[in-house]
Order: sequence, then C-alpha cells, then structure tokens
Amino acid sequence: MRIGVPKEIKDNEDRVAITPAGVHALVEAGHQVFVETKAGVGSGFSDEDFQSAGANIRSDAKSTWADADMVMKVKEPLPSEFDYFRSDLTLFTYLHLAPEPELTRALVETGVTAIAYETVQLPDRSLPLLTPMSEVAGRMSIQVGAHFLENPFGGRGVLLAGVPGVPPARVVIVGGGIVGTNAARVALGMGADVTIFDSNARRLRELDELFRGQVRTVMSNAYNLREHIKGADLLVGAVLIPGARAPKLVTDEMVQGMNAGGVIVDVAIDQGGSIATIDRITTHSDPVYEKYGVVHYSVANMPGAVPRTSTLALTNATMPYAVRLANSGAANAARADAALAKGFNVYRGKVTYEAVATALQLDYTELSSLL
Ligand SMILES: NC(=O)C1=CN([C@@H]2O[C@H](COP(=O)(O)OP(=O)(O)OC[C@H]3O[C@@H](n4cnc5c(N)ncnc54)[C@H](O)[C@@H]3O)[C@@H](O)[C@H]2O)C=CC1
Ligand SMILES: CC(=O)C(=O)O
Repeated sequence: MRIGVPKEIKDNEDRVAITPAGVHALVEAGHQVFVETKAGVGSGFSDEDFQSAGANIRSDAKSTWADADMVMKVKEPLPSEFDYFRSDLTLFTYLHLAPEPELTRALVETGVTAIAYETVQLPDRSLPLLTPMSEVAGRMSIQVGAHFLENPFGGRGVLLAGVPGVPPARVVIVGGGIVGTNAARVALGMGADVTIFDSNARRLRELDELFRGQVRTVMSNAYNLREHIKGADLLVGAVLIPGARAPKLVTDEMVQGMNAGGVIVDVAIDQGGSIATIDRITTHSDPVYEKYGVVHYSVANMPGAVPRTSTLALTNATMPYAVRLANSGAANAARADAALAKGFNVYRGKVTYEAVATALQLDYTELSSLL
C-alpha cells in the first residue's frame, strides 16, 4: 500500500502522524511511504531522518494526498483539504465528527473510508488511540490553568498551591476519565484543592482509591455541580461520551458563580464542549477570551503545543493499527479487528458510527452490512 503523511495545517499544530520508526515498520512490511517536506520538523524529525528510514519526501500536500491509498494525519482535515478526498482513499486520523457537519458531509459525499482515532475502542471500552493525547491534554490543562490564573494573563492572581497561611486554589474537574485523572494528578502535585466529578459511581470509587482520598470525588448532577463550582478558581471540562457531542453540563449561571478572574479549560471542546459559556474554539495563537469575568480557554489541539512528546506518544499507539490497515486493507482489517472497526465513522458514503449519525441527524448504517 502507498501511505501519505501530509504536514499538519491547523494553527500551531506541529505534531506529525508518523515517526521515522513508523516509516521503517511500514517499509519493512513492503509498503511505500510519502511524507510531505517539513512535516516532522516541529516534532524534531527532519526530511533526512524520514528519508533514511525509507520514506519518499514529497514537495507539496497535493501529491502527498493524491498518490496515497491511505493518508495518516493527526487532526481532522480542514476545508482546504476536502478537495483531496476521493472514494478510493482511506483516511486515518482524529476526526471528532459530531460537531463537524461540513466535514462529515464532505466525507460522505466523496465516499472516503474515514477511520477516527478517537473511536477505536477495545472490549474493555478503553480508547487506545485517544488515551495518549488525553494524558497530554489532562496534564497540560492544569499548567495552562495555572498560567492564566496569573494576574498579567487575566486571572485572579492566585497560586494553585497557596502558601503557608493562605489556602490553595480550588480546582474542579468535570469528568474523571483519562483527561480528568491526569489533570487531578498534576493539580494535586501542585498543591491545589481538587474536586473531581463523574457520572459513573465505579469510576469515583477507583479515583478515591487511586488518590488515597486526597481528591474530593462527587457524583455528577446539576445540583452538585452548582454547589462545587461556586467559588472555584479553575474548572476543567473533561467529559466524554465516545463519538457523541459533549453534554453541556456547566450552565451560564454556574460559571457566574466562579471566582472573578477564575479560569475554565474545556478540554472536551473537540467534541463540542461541555460548558455553556464556551461558544467558540480558540487557537494556540489566541487561546483565551473572557466571559462573566472568567477566562475561557478552548483549544481543540492542546497536545499540538508539545509536539515532540505528543508525536511520540500518539504514534506509539497508532502505528500497530496503521500497519494492520496497510497489510490487509481497510475492509479486511475491520473484519479481523472489532476494536479497529469501531474507528470506522464513514464508509462507502454512509455514516457508520451511531453517535455521530445521531449528533448530526443523519442516517446510520451498520458497518457490518457494508463490509
Ligand atoms: N482539546 C484537546 O486538545 C483534547 C481533547 N481531548 C478530549 O477530552 C475529552 C475527554 O477525554 P478522555 O478523558 O480521554 O475520555 P474518557 O472516556 O477517558 O473520560 C470521560 C469521562 O467522562 C465521564 N462522563 C460522562 N458523562 C459524564 C457526566 N454527565 N458527568 C460527569 N462525567 C461524565 C465518563 O464516565 C468518563 O469517566 C474528549 O472529548 C477528548 O476527545 C483529548 C485530548 C486532547
Ligand atoms: C484528541 C485530539 O483531538 C488531539 O489530540 O488534538
């Protein structure tokens, strides 16, 4: 198979979908790999590094897409990339289609086989290709929050840890999965007072054990959220219902109850956001805006700011699946691997992931009926 890896074009997105080690694995298995020039530079990989591993360097995005049977990316294609879509193309990347009707329509109309990293799901319900970036974004959410809590950056001027005689900042995390757990770990490490919400009682028990009672675990419902968000300094949105639009759990009124100069980091923005006052996706170039006196941060590609760590972590997870797709072709790989089949969001012009179809009010077709 011919695999194309374009340079990412989203604002400050310096991750790349493959490393020289990944190129080596694919070439060893008998495939050809085209990497767009400078695609890896932001992650510390030069064209020569890729060439030495066996890649063919392409001078532009057009030929990288056009000559490939499968394109591997990090972020969802932007409108300028829709022209490259075609029915004999497999696209393997983050897609987050539930809040993206335009992209979904383009994939359906062109018949691309669109496999989303974020919905590949193992039998234990874990999401192996989302997890590494959720680990990164969860850890980053607290460091970003601490930064914007500083007075010169619009915050109320509190130190997460406080100091002897002055209490620590209050951090509230909504969603106790991978993002939430990693956020809690860093917030605790920095000395903050941490409260974590989840709607799953078993998860709350696990968190209580994991953090040995050092974080407050609270059942997620509107009443409890209102009580605990009141007076919070930093609020992290970290919920997920795989493939679906994020539920808006935090209302305008709850945000108004936060301390003035508090900060919201809505990591779940890539699925549409979980906080009512988050009304736009922000970028690394212009990451925050203010509403009700609270700083709002809603960057949908947070790990793109730490590309070296993120590219290595992401490709550790994606490459075994990429090799399987290249060796067998998309349809056979899906037949052989139920976890990978869950990644198929659009196939043969149909939406094959139910939560995406529901979010966008489109018809849903079971993948197995098309394979
Ligand atoms: N902005 C960015 O750059 C990035 C965003 N993300 C996003 O972060 C979000 C969270 O991802 P993960 O932690 O990996 O998901 P996860 O599946 O590990 O955790 C989600 C948690 O939300 C909980 N949840 C579901 N409904 C809830 C409710 N009503 N109230 C409270 N909790 C509820 C679930 O029980 C689960 O524990 C996803 O949207 C993911 O795509 C991940 C990485 C980077
Ligand atoms: C998960 C995701 O969308 C990201 O890492 O950018």
